[in-house]
Amino acid sequence: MNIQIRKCHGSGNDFLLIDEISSQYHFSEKDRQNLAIALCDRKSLLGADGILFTMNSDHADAKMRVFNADGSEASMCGNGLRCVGRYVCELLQKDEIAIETMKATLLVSKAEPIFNEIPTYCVEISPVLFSLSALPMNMDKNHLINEKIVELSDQLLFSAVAVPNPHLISFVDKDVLRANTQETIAKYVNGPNPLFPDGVNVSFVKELEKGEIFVRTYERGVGFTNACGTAMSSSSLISCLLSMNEFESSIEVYNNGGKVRCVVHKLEDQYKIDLIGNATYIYDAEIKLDRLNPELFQLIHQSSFDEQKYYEELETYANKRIEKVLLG
Ligand SMILES: N[C@@H](CCC[C@H](N)C(=O)O)C(=O)O
Repeated sequence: MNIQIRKCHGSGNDFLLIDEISSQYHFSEKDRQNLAIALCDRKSLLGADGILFTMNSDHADAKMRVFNADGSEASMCGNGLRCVGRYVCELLQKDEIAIETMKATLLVSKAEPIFNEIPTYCVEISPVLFSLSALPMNMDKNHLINEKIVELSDQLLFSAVAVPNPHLISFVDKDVLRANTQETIAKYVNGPNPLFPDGVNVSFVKELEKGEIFVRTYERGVGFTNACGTAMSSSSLISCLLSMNEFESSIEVYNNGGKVRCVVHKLEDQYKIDLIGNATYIYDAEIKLDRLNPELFQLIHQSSFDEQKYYEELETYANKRIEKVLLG
């Protein structure tokens, strides 16, 4: 079969978007899993952090299903939702839409460019759940905000939140960021372990100055990525709960792939986060594959968009800021 693919990224967190609205592919669950493993492989002709299957929804403008590079399905993907949001907005010629995800239907809207002329979208990150059973995390307590987990470290403090995919967050200093502590912990909690039966996305966060944080994430099902949208949203939320930042104010979130902006809303009985950042198209490709051996796919053609060059200006700006604060 032939499949049309759009390679895109949000903060350098890159995806292969497959449009099942305009094309009828009829994938089985096994096909989706196998496609993610085969096409996301960085040694293959494509390579990505995940696949965004964009489908019809019976109650929203479209539906997004996200598969990590290892073939596991994620309940949510913030950077991916901006890419799917842009794609569906352009398809339906709308500036505001609702996208069904695994556990929630979320609003996406076109936003003012975050930097120069970069296509920018704002996505709703919700629901926010603190109950450890929502991650799930096995610990003898209900919530975990800035506390020790003795099995992981005798010094670091962690917070756990599901948005609704699971995140473990620690605010650290420069030296911890430079060491391999994060990788060691992340590999442990994403292998067979008693604490996180389904694994967890692990972020180390450094406060740069008020209103600015740096977030690096080891993603469940992928490994270190340039950025993780739900992790940056969760980290912004925790920074407000720890009084480093303020609710209802912009937080500039730097990452290894650039920068996004988050605004944390404190509602009567819940929290909600706006994740605002780029949705950049890299290229369109057509591949030919045999469903039984997707790893042997052939690239039929590929045509690049020229918008990545504008994104690189943001990357350069963000890298300078990160270098100044983290290496200086
Ligand atoms: N990169 C994503 C999150 C993708 C899913 C994650 N790896 C998981 O398994 O929960 C984002 O931008 O939020």
